[in-house]
Amino acid sequence: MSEIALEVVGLVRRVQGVVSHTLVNGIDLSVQKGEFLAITGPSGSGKSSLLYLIGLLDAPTEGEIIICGQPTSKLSETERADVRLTKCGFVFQFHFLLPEFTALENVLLPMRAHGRMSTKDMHERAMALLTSLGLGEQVAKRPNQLSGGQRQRVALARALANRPEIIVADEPTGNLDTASTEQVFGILRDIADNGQTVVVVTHDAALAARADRRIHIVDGKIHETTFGNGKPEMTAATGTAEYQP
Ligand SMILES: Nc1ncnc2c1ncn2[C@@H]1O[C@H](COP(=O)(O)OP(=O)(O)OP(=O)(O)O)[C@@H](O)[C@H]1O
Repeated sequence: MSEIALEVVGLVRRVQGVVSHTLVNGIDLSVQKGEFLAITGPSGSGKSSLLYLIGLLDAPTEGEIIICGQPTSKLSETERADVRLTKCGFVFQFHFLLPEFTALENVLLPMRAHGRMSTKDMHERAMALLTSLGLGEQVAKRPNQLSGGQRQRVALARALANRPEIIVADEPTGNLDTASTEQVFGILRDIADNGQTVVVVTHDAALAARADRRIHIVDGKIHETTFGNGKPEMTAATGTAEYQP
């Protein structure tokens, strides 16, 4: 039986300014362990807002986010931070590596923050991750000595450091050339194939089509869901159920 890694129930995120703005407007979603989910949609449709809620970087106005069976809406900020650190790995369009640290030190950071491994084990894991991502020769380099694709692979290694259940990636290939995009997307695919769940926001329809499932967001709602075989399940605009997996 498939295991659910992430469940989102009745998710709403509203912000109050001069006028109230609804960024996420009633999303229900269930993502399986090892599933690769792509989130697409026009600019401003609420993709990043949804991703930040899923990664507990932001809190919903209404609804619940259940990560590996654990409801998160009633957790304290400290408890949320702990779930973020141990269950979620983040990759953003910009790598956010610390410039004064080497690749190795950047990957060690989340493990040090978690504080559950010996120094030797942390070093071995960081080295193994960087080597598996083709960066075995670059471990002592600082971010400004690496190419864009290499930096993003270090960011991926850092995201994987604490063996998170869910990798949350916001336009991870947005700044990369075609070859590096292919490489990073291939790594994300491998991560999912190895049983971790990947949720990625992308503008790139061709990349999204390679995910197991794509949800297309319009005005903060799921407008359409497409599975890996390219067939849409349901179009919210027409309400027609066309395909059941
Ligand atoms: N804190 C906020 N206060 C007010 N408006 C916000 C806030 N955060 C986001 N928005 C607005 O909400 C809408 C959704 O933003 P979001 O970043 O989620 O969209 P997106 O689909 O990821 O867009 P893009 O593809 O351009 O990154 C946008 O119009 C954005 O300007």
